[in-house]
Amino acid sequence: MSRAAERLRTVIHHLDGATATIRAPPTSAQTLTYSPPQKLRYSFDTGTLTPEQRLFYEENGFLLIKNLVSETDIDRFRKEFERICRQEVKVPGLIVMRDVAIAKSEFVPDQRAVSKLQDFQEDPELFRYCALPQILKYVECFTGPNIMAMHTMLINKPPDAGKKTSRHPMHQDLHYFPFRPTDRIVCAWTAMERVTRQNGCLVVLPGTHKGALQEHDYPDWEGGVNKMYHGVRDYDPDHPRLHVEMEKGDTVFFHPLLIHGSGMNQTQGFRKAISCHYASGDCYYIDVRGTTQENIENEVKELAQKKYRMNEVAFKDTWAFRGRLVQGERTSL
Ligand SMILES: CCCCCCCCCCCCCCCCCCCC(=O)SCCNC(=O)CCNC(=O)[C@H](O)C(C)(C)COP(=O)(O)OP(=O)(O)OC[C@H]1O[C@@H](n2cnc3c(N)ncnc32)[C@H](O)[C@@H]1OP(=O)(O)O
Ligand SMILES: Nc1ncnc2c1ncn2[C@@H]1O[C@H](COP(=O)(O)OP(=O)(O)OP(=O)(O)O)[C@@H](O)[C@H]1O
Ligand SMILES: O=C(O)CCC(=O)C(=O)O
Ligand SMILES: [Fe+2]
Ligand SMILES: [Mg+2]
Repeated sequence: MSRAAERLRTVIHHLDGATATIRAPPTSAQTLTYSPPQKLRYSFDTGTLTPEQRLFYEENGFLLIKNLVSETDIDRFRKEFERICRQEVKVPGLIVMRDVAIAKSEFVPDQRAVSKLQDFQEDPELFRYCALPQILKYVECFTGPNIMAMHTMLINKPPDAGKKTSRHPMHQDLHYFPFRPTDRIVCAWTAMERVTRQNGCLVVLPGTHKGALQEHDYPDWEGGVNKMYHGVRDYDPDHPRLHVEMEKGDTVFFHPLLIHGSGMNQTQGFRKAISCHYASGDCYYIDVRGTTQENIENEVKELAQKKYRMNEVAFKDTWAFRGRLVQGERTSL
């Protein structure tokens, strides 16, 4: 047995709960001898993740890495965000979203009017985030060596205006993606300041990445819901929930089937995070017609038509158009 396999086996024996699913079920012939651990399906051994970290992701569908992005970098992203809010820079393709609670109120050119920036791939300063070597080192464990940055966001969760519209309903990010395979997609989400239950940190349902893609739609929330904030129709309300509290610079990597959302911001500050969804360059596009993803396909196509006059644009092309290579080769996506 190699040293790596030996270490892994030791860890497996020490992890309660993980044992049953990670190890191959013993056959009568194997019970007396060594039963090798089953291949881990959600990550690769690149020398970056410890066996404990690989098993944690395997079981839970996310992995928190403390202090991964420096203060200096985060402060630079914040400055660039503020410049964009003040309309001092114009970024091609960038979508600026306002919270639905203030969508029809008077416009002020500062961060109070911006709940989310989407698609900042043409802003060199913000896009630096997606290519940070310490982030890519982890991303590679999930995607493999060819890495595409498929979707970029800077989230500026506003103080809730009283209608709970600052919440993000429980969802699976895969709902938005017409590419596969699922396990070669990962999100990196970095806290730009301390995030807590109070200001609306991420909330995850650990282990739900092992399930299937669920049907998503707008939740019927009284106070309204933001555009494209679809939620999982019925998830098990008794499933254990975890509020992922983080410090500035901490980064969570999570699987696109992991059910997650974020709570109301009950503070007066704007809670900031920056994120990127990565996929292997070897992923391929799928046709989502006739699947539960058809509703989001139609919304995105409508937006592309309205905003960019892209008539008859295919859903997959809205992705091919925005994706950027950050490591290795663009083989397929
Ligand atoms: C090359 C092709 C480009 C295709 C772009 C596709 C982008 C979206 C893809 C999303 C994929 C995300 C994948 C990541 C995976 C996890 C994602 C989790 C969920 C998300 O975060 S989804 C992303 C959040 N949603 C969006 O950003 C929606 C996209 N944005 C918009 O549609 C517009 O920005 C918006 C919100 C409609 C505002 O449009 P805009 O024209 O700038 O605003 P107006 O002030 O003119 O208002 C128009 C109209 O819309 C109402 N409005 C404004 N803001 C909102 C809001 N937040 N929610 C609901 N409605 C809103 C406003 O009141 C106006 O209404 P009228 O009745 O007066 O017409
Ligand atoms: N009434 C609700 N129906 C459906 N989803 C909800 C509801 N309230 C909260 N959520 C979702 O649950 C997640 C966690 O939200 P939040 O942190 O506000 O939960 P909470 O249990 O109400 O916590 P707190 O008591 O701290 O507000 C978010 O994704 C949010 O959108
Ligand atoms: O609230 C957040 O910061 C994250 C929301 C989210 O899950 C997403 O945009 O996909
Ligand atoms: Fe999400
Ligand atoms: Mg709440």
